[in-house]
Amino acid sequence: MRVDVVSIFPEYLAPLELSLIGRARATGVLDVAVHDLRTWTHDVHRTVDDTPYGGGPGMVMRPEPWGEALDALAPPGAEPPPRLVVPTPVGAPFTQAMAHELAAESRLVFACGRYEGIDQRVLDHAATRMPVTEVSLGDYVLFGGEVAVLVIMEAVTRLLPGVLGNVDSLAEESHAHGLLEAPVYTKPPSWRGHEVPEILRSGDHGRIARWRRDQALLRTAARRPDMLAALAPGELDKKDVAT
Ligand SMILES: COC(=O)c1ccnc(N)c1
Repeated sequence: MRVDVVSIFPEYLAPLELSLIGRARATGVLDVAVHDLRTWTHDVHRTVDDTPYGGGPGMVMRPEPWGEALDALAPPGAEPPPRLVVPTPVGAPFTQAMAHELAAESRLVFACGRYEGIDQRVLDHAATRMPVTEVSLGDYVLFGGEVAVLVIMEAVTRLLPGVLGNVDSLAEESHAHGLLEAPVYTKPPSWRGHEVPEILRSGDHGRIARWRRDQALLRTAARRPDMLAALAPGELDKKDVAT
């Protein structure tokens, strides 16, 4: 997967060099390039923003530098076009399902907005020649899209083939099957008066699987009833109903 990130603070994306993502880059699974938006400015002050039409506080990112950046990174006619991903408070909720969708793309271009946002015409024009996904990490506002790119890149990269040593963990983790994951334990069996649930040390893998499923259902019901309600009808079997 080829990923391009455009930002006025490229140094914010330095963590993309670390750990899993760094290894994915080293092994060729992932090719990441970070670009300074100011590369595509032409005035002496390298201006990327201006006052909002209609008045109001703050500044808006000018369309020209973004237009030239996207022309350079996704030349008109280049096939297949990349998916443009714009982290923004007004985007669709970022979910594990969306992480899987993005992980299936061959090219992603991330546009990191700052100030009051990017001139809407940048996204409207981009949408005439590439898929555009505006994505929100949650109901809060950040200084810019950069840290959201780090979150999205971590969620996506770990889904790429060959990145996670143990692919089984992908199958069992929270949100993988529409539920929150069951609690996990390791040695010692007793710690500060807290014991590991006996069943997990029983060696009875059938009962352990049942216990974990029950815990996942109970935890999801308590913390995320919305997820339980969203389960597809076939997701709950009759053994679950007894829970
Ligand atoms: C500037 O970007 C944001 O403030 C942002 C991006 C993604 N998700 C959010 N909740 C906010």
